[in-house]
Amino acid sequence: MAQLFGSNNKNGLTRELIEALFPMFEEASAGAIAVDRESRITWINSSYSQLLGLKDQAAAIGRPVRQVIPETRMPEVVETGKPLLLDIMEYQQQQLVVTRLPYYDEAGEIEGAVAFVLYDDLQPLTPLVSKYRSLHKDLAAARKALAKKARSTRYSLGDFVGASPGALEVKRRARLAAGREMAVLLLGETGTGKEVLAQAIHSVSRRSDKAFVGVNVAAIPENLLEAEFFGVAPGAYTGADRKMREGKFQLANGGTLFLDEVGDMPLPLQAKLLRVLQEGEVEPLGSNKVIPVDVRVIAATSRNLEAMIADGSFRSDLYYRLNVLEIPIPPLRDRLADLGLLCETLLWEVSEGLDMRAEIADAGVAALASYNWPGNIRELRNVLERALTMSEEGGVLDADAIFKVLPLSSEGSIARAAPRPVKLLADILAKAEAQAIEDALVATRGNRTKAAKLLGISRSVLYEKLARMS
Ligand SMILES: Nc1ncnc2c1ncn2[C@@H]1O[C@H](COP(=O)(O)OP(=O)(O)OP(=O)(O)O)[C@@H](O)[C@H]1O
Repeated sequence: MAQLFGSNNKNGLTRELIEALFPMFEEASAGAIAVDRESRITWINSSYSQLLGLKDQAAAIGRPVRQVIPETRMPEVVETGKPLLLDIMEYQQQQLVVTRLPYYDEAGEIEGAVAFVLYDDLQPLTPLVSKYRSLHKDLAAARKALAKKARSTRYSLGDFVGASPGALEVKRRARLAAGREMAVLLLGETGTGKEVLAQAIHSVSRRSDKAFVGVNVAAIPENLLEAEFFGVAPGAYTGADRKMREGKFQLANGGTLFLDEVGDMPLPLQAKLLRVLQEGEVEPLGSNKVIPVDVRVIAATSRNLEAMIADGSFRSDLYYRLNVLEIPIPPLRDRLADLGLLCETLLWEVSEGLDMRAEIADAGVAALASYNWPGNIRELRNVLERALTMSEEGGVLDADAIFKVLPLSSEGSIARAAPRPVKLLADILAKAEAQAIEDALVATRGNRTKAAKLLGISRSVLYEKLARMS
């Protein structure tokens, strides 16, 4: 034991010690094997070679252990120097309990590893093994579900809130896009809901049970874009993974690929993207094989692609390929009629997170309408969140609460200096109606039939209105 913890050997078992203990371990085990620093087999006993079904025990010597036992973790022990005690190894439908230990030379360098099969008959360990198996199965199922969820959508069409003519037109086109397989181009400023809409289109399309993969072209360094899109073949360059790294196209196979900020794509990649869309196959980096892919592309941009085509920074052929159906999403300042609805939804979401109840008064909505929202709905959400956090116990957000948190930048505000007093909509409408009726009666010298005609209403409706006004 002195040697095990002696000053020359702080790291663990020496070769000498292993050799001394080996006969004991070997006898107690159902098989034993040793490998060198390169994970090549240096020794294997006959019980292990029988267990493995090796025809020629001697031929195994000198071979990489993975070639003989593909499931082995001995190379890992040699690499890390960490023993693996009581590990369950599945080998050709049998479960073996294996202990693997590294051993060291006198200088403390790893020289190799030894492994002992402690049980080949797991009968006595049945409860443990079945628990291991069921946990393993649960883990695999959870991983699969998680991966699927990560590639599934959060939004459906109902999440694109709005009832203004602009919002309704967006939804009409989105439904049209969902029912067909065409490429869609979403145009809109930042925060207008391009990603919400892309996910919504996917979730109503026939691809909804397949992956939705989003990629923001502007967020990826230019030199990594190609690998990110098309994948990397095993060992394509120094440092590349030994396994194939799938690109976004392969990940989205069968489903939808959302290309956000497509206007930021460099020209050489535009050419490659066009080829993939035309041919339906990708060629991973460093590979000479093509992989067929079936992907529906939804692209989005906040840039003016037509101007980019004119100045040569965007390919027109790619533009036409991506823009089979165009969905322009109006900025929030052009659909202020949706503010009330949006506030209701966003406040509900935000107040849930803050664990408080909140509403907004009409005057609060009118205050929001005085701003021109360069960050659109994302910014609206932030403003509401700030207003709620600043208000003492949530409650009803009034104009004051909103003005306290609205950004003061001049580009953002529309006539913020003197907000007009807010009146009840019903009062404003009643007044306008009375004025119109009065004007019509003056114009027709009191002839009610002609006045009704001028106003575009029936005589009986005019009589009803006059009765209410008197
Ligand atoms: N019509 C909408 N109804 C409800 N919430 C919306 C709507 N549009 C956007 N949002 C919300 O606004 C935020 C921004 O939306 P999204 O990320 O889809 O915008 P975007 O146009 O893709 O922005 P960017 O171009 O900056 O990526 C999200 O929190 C989203 O939930």
